[in-house]
Parts: sequence; C-alpha cells; structure tokens
Amino acid sequence: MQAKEHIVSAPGKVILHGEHAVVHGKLALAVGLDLRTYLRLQPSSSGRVSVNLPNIDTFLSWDLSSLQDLLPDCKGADLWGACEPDPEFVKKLCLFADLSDRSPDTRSLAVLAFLYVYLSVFSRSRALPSVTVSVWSELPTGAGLGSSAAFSVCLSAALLSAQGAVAWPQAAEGHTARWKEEELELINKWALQGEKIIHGNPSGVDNAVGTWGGVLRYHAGKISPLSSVPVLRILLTNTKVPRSTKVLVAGVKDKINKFPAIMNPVLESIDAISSSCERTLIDMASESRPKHYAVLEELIDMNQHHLNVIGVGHPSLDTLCQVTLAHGLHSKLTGAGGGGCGITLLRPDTDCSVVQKAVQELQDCGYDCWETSIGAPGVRLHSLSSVKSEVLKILSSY
Ligand SMILES: Nc1ncnc2c1ncn2[C@@H]1O[C@H](COP(=O)(O)OP(=O)(O)O)[C@@H](O)[C@H]1O
Ligand SMILES: C[C@@](O)(CCOP(=O)(O)O)CC(=O)O
Ligand SMILES: [Mg+2]
Repeated sequence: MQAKEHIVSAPGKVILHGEHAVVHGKLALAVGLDLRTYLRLQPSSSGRVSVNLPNIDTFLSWDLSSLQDLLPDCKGADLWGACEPDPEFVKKLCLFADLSDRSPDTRSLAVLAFLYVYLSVFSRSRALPSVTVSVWSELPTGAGLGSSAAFSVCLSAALLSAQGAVAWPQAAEGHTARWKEEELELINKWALQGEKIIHGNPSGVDNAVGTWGGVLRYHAGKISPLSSVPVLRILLTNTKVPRSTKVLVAGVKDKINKFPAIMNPVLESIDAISSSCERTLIDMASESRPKHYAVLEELIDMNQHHLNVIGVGHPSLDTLCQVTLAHGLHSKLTGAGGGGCGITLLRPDTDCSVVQKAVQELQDCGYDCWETSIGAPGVRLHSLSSVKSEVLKILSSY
C-alpha cells in the first residue's frame, strides 16, 4: 500500500423521477447534488484498523490479527470483480463486530459496509493494511439524498486505490482529480456491493451518480449521461422524519408480491413519467418555455400520487406538497420516501418572495429547506488544499 494520506469525496444525489420503480427495472432520472461525503485514509503503523464516523457518532478500532481470521474467499469473482455479499460472511462480520443483522440500525449498517468492503478488497492480497479511515458528510444521513451510496463510493474508491486495483490519480495543489473510465467502472461495482449491505436490494442508480455525477438516466443497470439539460431550480426540503431505505424497498417488494396486478401497472406508469420527463428536459435544452414547466409540474404531481399508492408516502411529505401548492409550487418525495426529503420545482421566474414565504411555512413545520444546484461531479481525489477548511478541520481531528 502507498504510505500516503489521501482524501476522496463523492456527491449525494437527487432522484427526479423513478425511485423504487428503478429497483424493478424501470427508468430513473437522477442528478449529482452539491453536498458531498469526504473520506480521509491515513496509513498507520499501529497494527490496527480504525474507523471514525462522526456523523453517526461511531468510532471503532480492531487489531489486524483479529481481522485476518475473517478474510473471505472471494470465489466466483473475476480478478478484480466485486464479490456478491455472502450471507454467511455477513453473519460472521455481525458476530465479530457485535452488530445486529436482524434489525439493522444506522451504526451496524455503516460498520458492516466498511468491514465488508475492506476485507473483500484486501482478500486478494491476503495482507491487511493498518489504516485509519475517517468519513464526514455534508449530507443528512438516511434522508433520501443518497448518503449510503456516497459513503460506499468513497470507501470503494479509497480502498481499491490503497490496494492498487486502481491507481491513485494525481491531483495538483488546489485541484481535484478523477480516476480513468475503466477504474470508475470498478469503483462503481464495489460501491454497489456496499449499497447491497446497506439497502438489501439496491438498483445501483445512487452509486452510479456517486461515481459519475452529472445528470444520469439509469435503466436496468444501463447508465447514460444526459448531456443537454436545462438548468433547473430545485428547492430541497428535509422533513427530518427518519426512515430506512432498506425497510421501504422491502415494503414495496412485499406489496408487489401481494398485489401484482395493481402494483405492476403503477410501476409502468412511473416508468412512463420518467420517459416523459426525459423528453421534456431534452426539448427544454434547446428552448425552455412555460408550457414545459407546466408538463414537469404535472409529472411531479402524478408521480407523488403513485409513490403514495406504492406505500412510500408519509404525512410529513403530504404537508410539504400542500404547503408548496398553496404557493403554486409542485413537490414530490425524492429517494426512498417514508419521510426524509422532497423536491419542489421552481420556475426560472418564480419570485423570490414566493419561495421565501413557502420556505418560512415549511420551516415553521420544523423542516429544513435549501435551494440547490444539481449536476455535481462524481467521485474525486482531493489535494489537501482543495478540501474546504471546515471539512479538513473535522477530518483532521481523528
Ligand atoms: N457519513 C456517514 N457515516 C456513516 N454512515 C453513513 C454515512 N452516510 C451514510 N451512512 C450509512 O448509510 C445509511 C443510510 O442509508 P439509507 O437508509 O440508504 O439513506 P440515504 O442513502 O437516503 O441517506 C446510514 O444508516 C449509515 O449506515
Ligand atoms: C428507493 C431507491 O430507488 C432510492 C433510494 O435512495 P435513498 O437511499 O433514499 O437515498 C432504491 C434504489 O434505487 O436502490
Ligand atoms: Mg441510500
């Protein structure tokens, strides 16, 4: 392993349309968000592996010799292919780290994802490096903005680079650097395995945005960037109602099994909404008109109703939709729903005073709101001077 400190970052994401349906092979449109997760990897000589996760108040350290016994046998994976999580191996990790595999909590999932990726990536060399890994995120955790994927992408990029499976890119002072395309593909594959630990059955859209950023269409594992899209003004609202993507995704699956004739047409309809949105965005790229916004608003309303039908709505999200609609603005949940975040589309000419009034009422409900720019870049390696001082300060305190 290269004995040098490194910092990597990956963005969160906003799903415009297609959450949940994408898990069942339908189209999703998702964009990189300008809130990022940062990971600092420091080689150490302590003979230990330490993990600092201040967002979730988790600080752990293990002796390398105790981890050595856990090394998996990644049979079935090609040389650098990612290993599918083996339930027996996951159980072993839970026992080792005294984590729950029954009702997985925030901490258990994060630690499991770390141990899983760390041990699997280094299982090839069978030599475990002594490192300290510290992760800090600007993203709210468990709120629908892809914090799990940003976490998994950072782990995957840093650990694969430390192992030598991909090369550390060179970042000039004050700049960031990105990995080569085929390296990004490998990083994305391993990040998907981390997401499998956290989500159970992820579609792969979130880690794709964490890896490549920008504006992506994601359909049955096929990732294509949308190159010409209009600049959209989006208001993000965090209802702060906690929820778990894993539980919500499993709930939708149960409903599909129970009511296939009802659920499948709804998923088809969500797919058609994503396609209509994509066509509208492409049209808007050449000339954006009020009629386009009227279409986007109707699509948002229809999708929000569908998401309620498939069981991932929440009264806090209904309140968001009602409050914003009273100001002529249209909202839907984003991500797994059940609380968490929603998006509100703002027109280019939506008056600041209208937005301010809506925001004030949402804040009065206890929600956080912020206007965001979308299409942020994917995973990056940072020179130290390119990391914001407040983030560097947090990461340097471990
Ligand atoms: N910065 C972080 N530090 C530690 N764990 C994190 C971090 N970000 C995400 N996670 C893990 O991801 C989980 C949240 O994932 P999920 O339920 O998919 O919500 P979302 O991806 O919408 O934020 C957390 O419970 C935690 O295990
Ligand atoms: C519900 C889903 O479509 C998105 C989940 O996003 P998040 O974890 O809530 O940020 C699941 C997935 O695509 O894996
Ligand atoms: Mg997630």
